[in-house]
Amino acid sequence: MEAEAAVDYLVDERSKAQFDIDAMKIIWAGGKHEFEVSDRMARLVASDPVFRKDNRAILDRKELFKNTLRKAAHAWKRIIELRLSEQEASKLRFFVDEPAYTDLHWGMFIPVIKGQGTEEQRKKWLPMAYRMQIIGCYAQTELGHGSNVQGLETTATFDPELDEFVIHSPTLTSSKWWPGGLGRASTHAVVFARLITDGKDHGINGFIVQLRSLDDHLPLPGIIIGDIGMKFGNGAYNTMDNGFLRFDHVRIPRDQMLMRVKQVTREGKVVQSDVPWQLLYGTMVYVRQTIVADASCALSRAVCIATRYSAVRRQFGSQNGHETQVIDYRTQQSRLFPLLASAYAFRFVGEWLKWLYMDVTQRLQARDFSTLPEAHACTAGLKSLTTSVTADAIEECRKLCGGHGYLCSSGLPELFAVYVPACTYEGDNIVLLLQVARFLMKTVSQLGSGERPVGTTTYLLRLEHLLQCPCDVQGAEDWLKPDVVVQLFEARSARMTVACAKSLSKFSKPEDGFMDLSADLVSVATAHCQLIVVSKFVEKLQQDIPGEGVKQQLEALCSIYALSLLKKHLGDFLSTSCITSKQASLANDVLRSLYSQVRPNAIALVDAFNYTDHFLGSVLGRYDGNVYPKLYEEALKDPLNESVVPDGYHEYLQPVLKQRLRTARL
Ligand SMILES: CCCCCCCC/C=C\CCCCCC(=O)SCCNC(=O)CCNC(=O)[C@H](O)C(C)(C)COP(=O)(O)OP(=O)(O)OC[C@H]1O[C@@H](n2cnc3c(N)ncnc32)[C@H](O)[C@@H]1OP(=O)(O)O
Ligand SMILES: Cc1cc2nc3c(=O)[nH]c(=O)nc-3n(C[C@H](O)[C@H](O)[C@H](O)COP(=O)(O)OP(=O)(O)OC[C@H]3O[C@@H](n4cnc5c(N)ncnc54)[C@H](O)[C@@H]3O)c2cc1C
Repeated sequence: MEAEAAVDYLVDERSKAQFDIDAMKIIWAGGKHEFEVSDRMARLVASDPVFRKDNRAILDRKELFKNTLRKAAHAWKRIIELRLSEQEASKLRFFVDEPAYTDLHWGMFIPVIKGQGTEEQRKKWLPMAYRMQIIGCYAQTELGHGSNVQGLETTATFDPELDEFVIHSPTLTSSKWWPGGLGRASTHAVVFARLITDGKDHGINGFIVQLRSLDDHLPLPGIIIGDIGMKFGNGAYNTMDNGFLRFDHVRIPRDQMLMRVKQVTREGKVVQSDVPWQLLYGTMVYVRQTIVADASCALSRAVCIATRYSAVRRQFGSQNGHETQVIDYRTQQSRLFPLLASAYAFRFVGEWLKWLYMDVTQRLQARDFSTLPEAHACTAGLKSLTTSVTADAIEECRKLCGGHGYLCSSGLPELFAVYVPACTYEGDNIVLLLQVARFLMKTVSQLGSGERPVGTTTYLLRLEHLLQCPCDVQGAEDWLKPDVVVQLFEARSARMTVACAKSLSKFSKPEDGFMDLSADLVSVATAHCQLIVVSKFVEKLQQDIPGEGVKQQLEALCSIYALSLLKKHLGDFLSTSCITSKQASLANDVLRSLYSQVRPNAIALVDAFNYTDHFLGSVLGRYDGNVYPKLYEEALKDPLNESVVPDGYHEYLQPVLKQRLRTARL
């Protein structure tokens, strides 16, 4: 193929933008400093050949894993050489874009010691972990139990004679199963086990256990350990060594029990400290919050690919002598633009959730535990909502790219395969929504007793009003008023919550009601979480938004987000009498005009994510839109094209062909 001059096939699209894209980049990044760090780290990774990732789908598991180890070691080398800050290092790992044991080491092992260790334990273990002299993972889930944490079977029995715990796997189902980084890389784990002293079971607690020798990496005596095997997709999450682990009476010193929530004294007495026992689940709250932030990254990435390709791809019709760009089809817009709007919505709700998490952490340090239930409900619910939407959206983006979306070189199959377990890990999404519903039912039941709802449930204070207020939409333009939309989402959530609470009250045993009504409870929780996302988007727009045209674009996206949810869940809004069918029809008209407003800005709105071609890893999403020659080039790189005649021709193809020839002659 001839060498081509650098051409930007999307230059016309970019010239249509009606807003200051640099200002939007800063809004997306969360600030000037965040933008600068992110931009610098993305370029650093993209320019380093060790971080190449275009061959992942064709490497076998062993090569793939070794390559991941190589990249993680190289990333660590660069972090040390360049003296990167914690923020820079974490961005660098993010742009390396390959699931690895380091995610669990930095993302769970260190946080669990920080959150559940005593000061002494933090002083002992964290410096080694920060220097990566030990590598740790989070070993909670077992073969038999994941969601039901209280059902875990691994035991940690205190031996007062030797001042040690004996960690043991009494059954096959008690084998630890799934922890990332456990299979091959980790030297240590925080293991969740049943605390047993003097024959009494005191429930679940975390214990730091060394798994492998620091000299030769061999498993220590009594430890049986390995990788659980290939997972969904080629490449994809198979760079991660999710592992299994069994203990045969492994002894650890007493001071390796994480003792912030519960302590065991030298005599074997269990002392419960004054912090709520739920802090044992605190690391999950932290990680769920990071998963929400991560959802906007995965979603924006898929949307960026689908939007750029939709502007390049032409099929049918005629537009100034060319066929129509598929992005101009109304059906394409109605599938794509709500996802673009969701990417921005999740970005802002992720920012807010980070703030909420920091706030609850500070309060906990000051021994104020009052906001913990809300923090749990928000992190659980938003983790569930954002990951479910993102996983479905990646698949929708693949379909939006037609046949080429199914090629690995589109980047979408791998993105989907890597992303989709987010609906399961860190809490199955349905199980988490049921936690939100439980919190809402409790909040409503306490309204009569004078308990004031806090934070995201404050709207329930206006319950009487919300149960009967009509929707204030007379004409189409009313749908663009943020207060009208927020009140509508509040009314829907309040009405669904109260209806479910009424149905629950008819059961003599609440547990029976929860079982029977669980599908409705999930819908209630979803409505509440969608309200949170809509309100946080609206609140973001009430802040100072610098940059010409930036606020207008975000306002359009906010309306698209809310109105497309309204359209999708129309049954909820109509059945609770929150709106009339006439109002629903007006909302649909407004959506169409919002799509027209966003259309000329679509490419600039995805450029604002500031993704490098390396990070996107997609021929269809290339910045320059030069899709077809690059698709051709990628096809030629496939190992099947290394020889003109395929391996196996002489053994398996030729004999068949020859036989057909003989048959034909007969
Ligand atoms: C650079 C940035 C990158 C970011 C990248 C992010 C992506 C990371 C990539 C890969 C990492 C993958 C990591 C995956 C790791 C894992 O999966 S670790 C394992 C996670 N496991 C789970 O999440 C298990 C889910 N199950 C649970 O959380 C709980 O068991 C349960 C909440 C479902 C039920 O627990 P149970 O003890 O039976 O509780 P209940 O009786 O339902 O509730 C008792 C009360 O406790 C409250 N509560 C429950 N959880 C929490 C919590 N986390 N915090 C605070 N409070 C909690 C609950 O509301 C009840 O309160 P009331 O009694 O007042 O009603
Ligand atoms: C890629 C990946 C990485 C992981 N990494 C780690 C790790 O590092 N460390 C770790 O400890 N674990 C890890 N896990 C495990 C993960 O946290 C669990 O798989 C997850 O919490 C779900 O639990 P489960 O597998 O027991 O699902 P189950 O609870 O068995 O779910 C099966 C089905 O039952 C339904 N269900 C379960 N309970 C209820 C209920 N009460 N009401 C209604 N429906 C219900 C669920 O909705 C689901 O449809 C990882 C998992 C994956 C996939």
